[in-house]
Amino acid sequence: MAFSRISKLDPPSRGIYTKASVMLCSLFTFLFLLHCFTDRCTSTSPTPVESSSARAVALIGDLRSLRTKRLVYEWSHGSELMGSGAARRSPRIIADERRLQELPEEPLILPPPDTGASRRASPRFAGKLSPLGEGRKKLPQALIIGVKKGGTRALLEFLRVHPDIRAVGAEPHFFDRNYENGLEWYRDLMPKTLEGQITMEKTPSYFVTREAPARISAMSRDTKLIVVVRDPVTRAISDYTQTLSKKPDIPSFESLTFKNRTTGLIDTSWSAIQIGIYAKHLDNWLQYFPMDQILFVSGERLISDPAGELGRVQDFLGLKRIITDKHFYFNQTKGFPCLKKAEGSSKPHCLGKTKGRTHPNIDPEVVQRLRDFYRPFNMKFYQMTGCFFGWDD
Ligand SMILES: Nc1ncnc2c1ncn2[C@@H]1O[C@H](COP(=O)(O)OS(=O)(=O)O)[C@@H](OP(=O)(O)O)[C@H]1O
Repeated sequence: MAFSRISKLDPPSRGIYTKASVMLCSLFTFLFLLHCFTDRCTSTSPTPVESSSARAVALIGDLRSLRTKRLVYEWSHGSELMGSGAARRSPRIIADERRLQELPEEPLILPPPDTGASRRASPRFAGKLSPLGEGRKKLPQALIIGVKKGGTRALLEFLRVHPDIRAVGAEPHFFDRNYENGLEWYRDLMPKTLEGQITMEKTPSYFVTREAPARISAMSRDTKLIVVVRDPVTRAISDYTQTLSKKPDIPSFESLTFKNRTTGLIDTSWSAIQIGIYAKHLDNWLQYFPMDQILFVSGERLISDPAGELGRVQDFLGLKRIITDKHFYFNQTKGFPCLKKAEGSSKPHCLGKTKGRTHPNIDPEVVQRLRDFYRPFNMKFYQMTGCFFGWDD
């Protein structure tokens, strides 16, 4: 009965039904997208970034713009964005950069002693190593692959609090600089672990190393990958600040940014700029790893809500959420979250002086030019990851 009544409706009434169903569909699609963004990319605790999800949907729509397509095309087809400008840069600056990259940013942090607390936390194998040093060295099952100056040290130090994670303190640089040494050399660098514990290391340069995805996949296709990403403009300034701290006579950030300041052409061969084109580097990883094997951690949220980001990382690694907000306090002097108790110690612990440096003031016009430069790549990155990082306000 009801059926036949509907079928007999006159055309305008049918139009109303069609419009209503289209509107409902749009609403559901929007809610679905909103759910995807919040579920995949944020922790359960609300953050300011979550509230921007709706804007993300609109921003991602911008990808359709021709300008974006052109820029993204240029990177994927290896045009001027891919380093041809290196030839224009002074060999001295390039050599200096290389040498500086060789210098360790932090001293080697040795695996800490065992603690009773960690043994209690993991019922089967009693957490970390026993005083007898049982266990065996394994190749890492999870890697923090980047990005340089993203907050990778903070993430590793926080993760080490977990009784089921054991990590090398120093950066092994195996998949970029030391690959010829072989997997046994690499394994030997690792701390001993007990069954069920995860071995980890962090080397931020992996993310931008062309050969790294294939090499890591050859070690194990199941390796879990974590990338801490940060606003590429701030990241570039942080990168420059680090270089400046080691070599105070380098040219200004502003002059290194441009190939030609008058035309405003950005020097994408400068590593400080190049590293921030996340979408381009990610593309390389996706040739070898599925997206669900890569976790993107927001460098900004790692500071504003460390426990929330650590919650996501523990879930991703299949670990119990042991690291919570109880582990952190905000140190006013340092201006960053710190651990109430570092791993293997009962004392509060902040990262060292090389983390959280004061950045030099950069000409706001140059900052704006860089924002404009990165915008399309950021959009592409949000689209690829399904995560909105809110760098483009
Ligand atoms: N809790 C905490 N304490 C101190 N610093 C923190 C913290 N969380 C994130 N950060 C940010 O980490 C930035 C350094 O990033 P990385 O550790 O990845 O640098 S490196 O690539 O290993 O050199 C560093 O960058 P700068 O501020 O530019 O020095 C910090 O902003």
